[in-house]
Amino acid sequence: MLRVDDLSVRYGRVEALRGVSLELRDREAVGILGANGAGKTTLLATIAGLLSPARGTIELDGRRIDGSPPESIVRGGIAHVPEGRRIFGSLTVGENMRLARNARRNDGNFAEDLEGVMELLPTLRRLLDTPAGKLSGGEQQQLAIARALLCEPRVLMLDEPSLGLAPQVVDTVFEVLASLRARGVTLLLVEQNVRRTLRLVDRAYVLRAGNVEVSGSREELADFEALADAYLGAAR
Ligand SMILES: Nc1ncnc2c1ncn2[C@@H]1O[C@H](COP(=O)(O)OP(=O)(O)OP(=O)(O)O)[C@@H](O)[C@H]1O
Repeated sequence: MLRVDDLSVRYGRVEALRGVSLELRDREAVGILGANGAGKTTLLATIAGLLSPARGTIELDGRRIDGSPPESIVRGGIAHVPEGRRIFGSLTVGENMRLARNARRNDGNFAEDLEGVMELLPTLRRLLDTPAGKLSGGEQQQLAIARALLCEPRVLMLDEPSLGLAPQVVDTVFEVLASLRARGVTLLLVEQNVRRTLRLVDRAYVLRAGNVEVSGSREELADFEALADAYLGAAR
Protein backbone atom coordinates (compact mmCIF):
# COMPACT_ATOMS: atom_id res chain seq x y z
CA MET A 1 0.00 0.00 0.00
CA LEU A 2 2.75 2.42 1.02
CA ARG A 3 6.23 2.16 -0.42
CA VAL A 4 9.20 4.33 0.51
CA ASP A 5 12.22 3.89 -1.70
CA ASP A 6 15.74 5.22 -1.15
CA LEU A 7 14.51 8.22 0.81
CA SER A 8 17.02 10.87 1.85
CA VAL A 9 16.07 14.00 3.76
CA ARG A 10 18.32 16.86 4.84
CA TYR A 11 18.07 19.74 7.24
CA GLY A 12 20.66 21.98 5.62
CA ARG A 13 23.91 20.10 6.04
CA VAL A 14 22.44 17.48 8.40
CA GLU A 15 21.40 14.33 6.54
CA ALA A 16 18.59 12.99 8.75
CA LEU A 17 17.61 10.08 6.45
CA ARG A 18 20.05 8.34 4.12
CA GLY A 19 18.45 6.02 1.60
CA VAL A 20 15.62 4.58 3.71
CA SER A 21 13.35 2.02 2.04
CA LEU A 22 10.31 0.39 3.59
CA GLU A 23 6.87 -0.93 2.74
CA LEU A 24 3.56 -1.23 4.48
CA ARG A 25 0.86 -3.62 3.31
CA ASP A 26 -2.88 -3.23 3.71
CA ARG A 27 -4.02 -3.98 7.30
CA GLU A 28 -0.46 -4.41 8.54
CA ALA A 29 0.91 -2.87 11.72
CA VAL A 30 4.54 -1.86 11.28
CA GLY A 31 6.86 -0.33 13.86
CA ILE A 32 9.69 2.14 13.34
CA LEU A 33 12.12 1.81 16.22
CA GLY A 34 15.32 3.65 17.02
CA ALA A 35 17.09 5.85 19.51
CA ASN A 36 16.77 9.65 19.76
CA GLY A 37 17.90 11.32 16.59
CA ALA A 38 17.70 8.17 14.44
CA GLY A 39 15.36 9.90 11.99
CA LYS A 40 11.98 8.47 12.98
CA THR A 41 10.12 11.78 13.24
CA THR A 42 11.71 12.96 10.00
CA LEU A 43 10.48 9.81 8.23
CA LEU A 44 6.84 10.30 9.29
CA ALA A 45 6.93 14.04 8.61
CA THR A 46 8.25 13.39 5.10
CA ILE A 47 5.58 10.77 4.35
CA ALA A 48 2.99 13.29 5.63
CA GLY A 49 4.26 15.90 3.15
CA LEU A 50 5.65 18.26 5.79
CA LEU A 51 9.23 17.86 4.51
CA SER A 52 10.53 17.40 0.97
CA PRO A 53 12.95 14.58 0.28
CA ALA A 54 16.35 15.35 -1.25
CA ARG A 55 16.19 11.97 -2.99
CA GLY A 56 13.91 8.97 -3.24
CA THR A 57 10.22 8.30 -3.74
CA ILE A 58 7.08 7.67 -1.68
CA GLU A 59 4.19 5.82 -3.30
CA LEU A 60 0.67 5.15 -2.08
CA ASP A 61 -1.00 2.38 -4.12
CA GLY A 62 1.61 2.82 -6.82
CA ARG A 63 1.11 6.60 -7.15
CA ARG A 64 3.87 9.05 -6.23
CA ILE A 65 2.91 11.25 -3.30
CA ASP A 66 6.30 12.78 -2.45
CA GLY A 67 6.14 16.49 -3.15
CA SER A 68 2.35 16.61 -2.66
CA PRO A 69 1.00 19.09 -0.10
CA PRO A 70 0.07 17.66 3.33
CA GLU A 71 -3.66 18.23 2.87
CA SER A 72 -3.76 16.15 -0.30
CA ILE A 73 -1.78 13.40 1.43
CA VAL A 74 -4.38 13.31 4.22
CA ARG A 75 -7.16 13.16 1.60
CA GLY A 76 -5.20 10.40 -0.12
CA GLY A 77 -5.66 8.39 3.05
CA ILE A 78 -2.59 8.94 5.25
CA ALA A 79 -3.29 10.49 8.64
CA HIS A 80 -0.49 11.59 10.96
CA VAL A 81 -0.60 11.87 14.74
CA PRO A 82 2.50 14.01 15.31
CA GLU A 83 4.83 13.93 18.27
CA GLY A 84 3.44 16.26 20.91
CA ARG A 85 -0.14 15.72 19.66
CA ARG A 86 -0.69 19.26 18.31
CA ILE A 87 -4.21 19.63 19.53
CA PHE A 88 -5.82 23.05 20.01
CA GLY A 89 -5.85 23.67 23.76
CA SER A 90 -8.36 26.52 23.77
CA LEU A 91 -10.91 24.59 21.69
CA THR A 92 -13.10 21.93 23.26
CA VAL A 93 -12.61 18.23 22.60
CA GLY A 94 -15.69 18.27 20.35
CA GLU A 95 -14.39 21.29 18.41
CA ASN A 96 -10.98 19.65 17.95
CA MET A 97 -12.68 16.57 16.52
CA ARG A 98 -14.92 18.57 14.21
CA LEU A 99 -11.82 20.18 12.67
CA ALA A 100 -11.17 16.83 10.99
CA ARG A 101 -14.30 17.36 8.91
CA ASN A 102 -12.50 19.52 6.34
CA ALA A 103 -9.65 17.05 5.95
CA ARG A 104 -11.80 14.02 5.18
CA ARG A 105 -11.32 11.83 2.16
CA ASN A 106 -14.96 11.20 1.34
CA ASP A 107 -18.23 12.71 2.34
CA GLY A 108 -19.11 9.75 4.53
CA ASN A 109 -21.44 10.38 7.45
CA PHE A 110 -19.39 12.42 9.93
CA ALA A 111 -21.86 11.98 12.81
CA GLU A 112 -21.75 8.19 12.39
CA ASP A 113 -17.97 8.18 12.28
CA LEU A 114 -17.82 10.41 15.35
CA GLU A 115 -20.03 7.95 17.20
CA GLY A 116 -17.76 5.07 16.12
CA VAL A 117 -14.67 6.90 17.34
CA MET A 118 -16.27 7.62 20.71
CA GLU A 119 -17.18 3.96 21.08
CA LEU A 120 -13.53 3.16 20.53
CA LEU A 121 -12.36 5.96 22.85
CA PRO A 122 -15.18 6.29 25.41
CA THR A 123 -13.15 8.62 27.64
CA LEU A 124 -13.66 11.36 25.06
CA ARG A 125 -17.45 11.26 25.22
CA ARG A 126 -17.68 12.78 28.69
CA LEU A 127 -15.00 15.34 27.77
CA LEU A 128 -16.69 16.67 24.63
CA ASP A 129 -17.28 20.15 26.08
CA THR A 130 -13.99 20.37 27.98
CA PRO A 131 -11.22 22.61 26.61
CA ALA A 132 -8.58 20.26 25.22
CA GLY A 133 -5.87 22.13 27.15
CA LYS A 134 -7.38 20.85 30.39
CA LEU A 135 -6.99 17.18 29.40
CA SER A 136 -4.32 14.91 30.83
CA GLY A 137 -1.52 13.74 28.53
CA GLY A 138 -3.19 10.38 27.91
CA GLU A 139 -6.54 12.01 27.14
CA GLN A 140 -4.87 14.45 24.73
CA GLN A 141 -3.20 11.54 22.98
CA GLN A 142 -6.58 9.85 22.60
CA LEU A 143 -7.98 13.08 21.16
CA ALA A 144 -5.12 13.31 18.67
CA ILE A 145 -5.82 9.70 17.61
CA ALA A 146 -9.57 10.43 17.37
CA ARG A 147 -8.97 13.46 15.16
CA ALA A 148 -6.73 11.41 12.85
CA LEU A 149 -9.31 8.59 12.65
CA LEU A 150 -12.01 11.09 11.69
CA CYS A 151 -9.98 11.86 8.54
CA GLU A 152 -11.01 8.36 7.35
CA PRO A 153 -7.43 7.18 6.98
CA ARG A 154 -6.30 4.05 5.20
CA VAL A 155 -2.96 4.39 6.98
CA LEU A 156 -2.60 5.85 10.46
CA MET A 157 0.90 7.07 11.34
CA LEU A 158 1.66 7.75 14.99
CA ASP A 159 4.80 9.44 16.30
CA GLU A 160 5.69 8.23 19.80
CA PRO A 161 2.17 8.14 21.21
CA SER A 162 3.50 6.90 24.56
CA LEU A 163 6.00 9.73 25.01
CA GLY A 164 5.80 11.45 28.39
CA LEU A 165 2.86 9.37 29.65
CA ALA A 166 2.69 7.53 32.98
CA PRO A 167 3.05 3.73 32.64
CA GLN A 168 -0.62 2.91 33.20
CA VAL A 169 -1.61 5.57 30.66
CA VAL A 170 0.85 4.04 28.20
CA ASP A 171 -1.08 0.77 28.71
CA THR A 172 -4.30 2.53 27.70
CA VAL A 173 -2.71 4.01 24.58
CA PHE A 174 -1.35 0.60 23.52
CA GLU A 175 -4.79 -0.96 24.19
CA VAL A 176 -6.29 1.63 21.83
CA LEU A 177 -3.67 0.78 19.20
CA ALA A 178 -4.39 -2.95 19.63
CA SER A 179 -8.10 -2.37 19.09
CA LEU A 180 -7.38 -0.28 15.98
CA ARG A 181 -5.26 -3.11 14.72
CA ALA A 182 -8.01 -5.64 15.43
CA ARG A 183 -10.35 -3.46 13.34
CA GLY A 184 -7.97 -3.69 10.40
CA VAL A 185 -6.59 -0.14 10.49
CA THR A 186 -3.16 -0.10 8.83
CA LEU A 187 -0.66 1.31 11.31
CA LEU A 188 2.81 2.83 11.02
CA LEU A 189 4.00 3.37 14.57
CA VAL A 190 7.13 5.25 15.62
CA GLU A 191 8.18 4.28 19.14
CA GLN A 192 11.12 4.05 21.47
CA ASN A 193 9.18 1.53 23.52
CA VAL A 194 10.66 -1.58 21.89
CA ARG A 195 8.99 -4.32 23.91
CA ARG A 196 5.47 -3.00 23.75
CA THR A 197 5.82 -2.15 20.08
CA LEU A 198 7.08 -5.62 19.17
CA ARG A 199 4.11 -7.11 21.03
CA LEU A 200 1.74 -5.04 18.87
CA VAL A 201 3.17 -4.98 15.34
CA ASP A 202 3.61 -7.57 12.59
CA ARG A 203 6.99 -6.23 11.52
CA ALA A 204 9.40 -3.45 12.41
CA TYR A 205 12.26 -1.44 11.00
CA VAL A 206 15.06 -0.23 13.25
CA LEU A 207 16.57 3.10 12.25
CA ARG A 208 20.01 4.17 13.29
CA ALA A 209 21.62 7.42 12.21
CA GLY A 210 19.24 7.78 9.27
CA ASN A 211 19.62 4.21 7.95
CA VAL A 212 17.50 1.09 8.28
CA GLU A 213 19.85 -1.03 10.34
CA VAL A 214 17.62 -4.07 10.92
CA SER A 215 14.15 -5.05 9.80
CA GLY A 216 12.00 -8.12 10.12
CA SER A 217 8.95 -9.75 11.61
CA ARG A 218 8.45 -9.45 15.33
CA GLU A 219 9.63 -13.05 15.67
CA GLU A 220 12.78 -12.23 13.71
CA LEU A 221 13.35 -9.22 15.92
CA ALA A 222 12.94 -11.18 19.17
CA ASP A 223 16.71 -11.34 19.56
CA PHE A 224 16.92 -7.64 18.92
CA GLU A 225 14.42 -7.13 21.71
CA ALA A 226 16.83 -8.85 24.07
CA LEU A 227 19.50 -6.39 22.97
CA ALA A 228 17.25 -3.37 23.22
CA ASP A 229 18.70 -2.14 26.48
CA ALA A 230 22.18 -2.01 25.10
CA TYR A 231 21.02 -0.70 21.76
CA LEU A 232 18.60 2.02 22.74
CA GLY A 233 19.76 2.88 26.21
CA ALA A 234 17.07 3.04 28.86
CA ALA A 235 14.29 3.73 26.37
CA ARG A 236 12.16 0.65 25.87
N1 LIG B 1 14.66 21.09 12.33
C1 LIG B 1 15.85 20.48 12.34
N2 LIG B 1 16.98 21.13 11.99
C2 LIG B 1 18.17 20.51 11.97
N3 LIG B 1 18.37 19.21 12.29
C3 LIG B 1 17.29 18.52 12.67
C4 LIG B 1 15.97 19.11 12.71
N4 LIG B 1 15.09 18.15 13.11
C5 LIG B 1 15.82 17.02 13.31
N5 LIG B 1 17.13 17.24 13.04
C6 LIG B 1 18.21 16.24 13.10
O1 LIG B 1 17.87 15.17 12.25
C7 LIG B 1 18.18 13.93 12.84
C8 LIG B 1 16.94 13.06 12.95
O2 LIG B 1 16.00 13.67 13.84
P1 LIG B 1 14.57 13.06 14.14
O3 LIG B 1 13.85 14.01 15.02
O4 LIG B 1 13.92 12.66 12.87
O5 LIG B 1 14.95 11.75 14.96
P2 LIG B 1 14.04 10.84 15.87
O6 LIG B 1 14.49 9.46 15.63
O7 LIG B 1 12.60 11.13 15.61
O8 LIG B 1 14.42 11.30 17.33
P3 LIG B 1 13.47 11.69 18.56
O9 LIG B 1 13.06 10.38 19.14
O10 LIG B 1 14.39 12.47 19.42
O11 LIG B 1 12.33 12.50 18.03
C9 LIG B 1 18.82 14.25 14.18
O12 LIG B 1 20.22 14.26 13.98
C10 LIG B 1 18.31 15.64 14.48
O13 LIG B 1 19.24 16.34 15.28
